Amino acid sequence: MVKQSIWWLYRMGLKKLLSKSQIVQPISGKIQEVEPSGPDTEDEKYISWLKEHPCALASFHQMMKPAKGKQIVVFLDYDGTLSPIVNDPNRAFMTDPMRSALNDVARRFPTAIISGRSRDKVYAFVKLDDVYYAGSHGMDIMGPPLQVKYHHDKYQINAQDEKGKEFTIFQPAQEYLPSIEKMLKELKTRTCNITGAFVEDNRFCISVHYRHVLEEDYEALEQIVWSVLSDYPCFHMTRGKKVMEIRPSIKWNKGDALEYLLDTLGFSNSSNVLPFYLGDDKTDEDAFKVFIQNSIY
Ligand SMILES: O=P(O)(O)OC[C@H]1O[C@H](O[C@H]2O[C@H](CO)[C@@H](O)[C@H](O)[C@H]2O)[C@H](O)[C@@H](O)[C@@H]1O
Repeated sequence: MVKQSIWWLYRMGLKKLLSKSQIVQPISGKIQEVEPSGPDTEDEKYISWLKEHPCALASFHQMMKPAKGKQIVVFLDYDGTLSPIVNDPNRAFMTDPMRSALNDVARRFPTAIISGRSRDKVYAFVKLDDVYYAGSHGMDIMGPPLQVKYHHDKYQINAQDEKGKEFTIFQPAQEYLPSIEKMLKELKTRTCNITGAFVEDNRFCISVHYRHVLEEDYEALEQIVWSVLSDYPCFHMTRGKKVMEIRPSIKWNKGDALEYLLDTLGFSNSSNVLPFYLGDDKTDEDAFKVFIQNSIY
């Protein structure tokens, strides 16, 4: 059952990753996401992609061997991993079977979702209480309750939810909030004439979506983003799927969030722990680097 749930998460995640097209609903006009290509081209692309990225499912049992006798800890990205990539970021819902598989996994292993979105938004999509949530690319973590203060204690508070469940909130980019709010207003105002542009408030970071922006308008949009950024030297831009992500320039990313969670869950430096991380985007590579640095495969 346990293996089945993990297998299912893998299957769903990989299916999304390997899906021939990230486009879910057709949109009219020549927009950023449209890559005109017939089924043959798509099949060829898929086959050559598979050669370089062999399917983990094909070796699932072999992959699970190192897990024997170890504490599995599961880390997941949200968009493109637990939910399909869709045209409207506000409608990236999780399917019920995915929620149920995630629930099974979370009841058996410590499980955390590390997303670029705001923590509240991810919780609103997932709605599971047995999961730890890290939003804003790991800059807003709701982790296990900590008796002893963690070394970054100035960013940490202990809290309780309405059901009395205790947890610890860790927010290492707190002092950037006033600038983020200003930047958000500026970006919304300055991009409102670019059809299809969507500025999303992810609390400690901002996403500027261009999935629906006409190709000829993209450059203007990017220039606005650079121009706003030039007034805020303590911020930088990273890129995801048809999105520019504006983030405070602190040394904290999904990889740091993963280490923080492993640490606060009491699993750091333990050879008896096997963390899993499933993610589909560029920012997930920060978490994969932690695995490489610590020789966890
Ligand atoms: O770290 P993640 O959980 O993967 O978040 C990364 C970005 O995900 C969302 O945008 C992406 O998914 C949207 C819905 O499928 C899609 O419309 C968009 O084009 C994708 O970039 C989210 O809306 C962003 O704020 C996150 O930065």
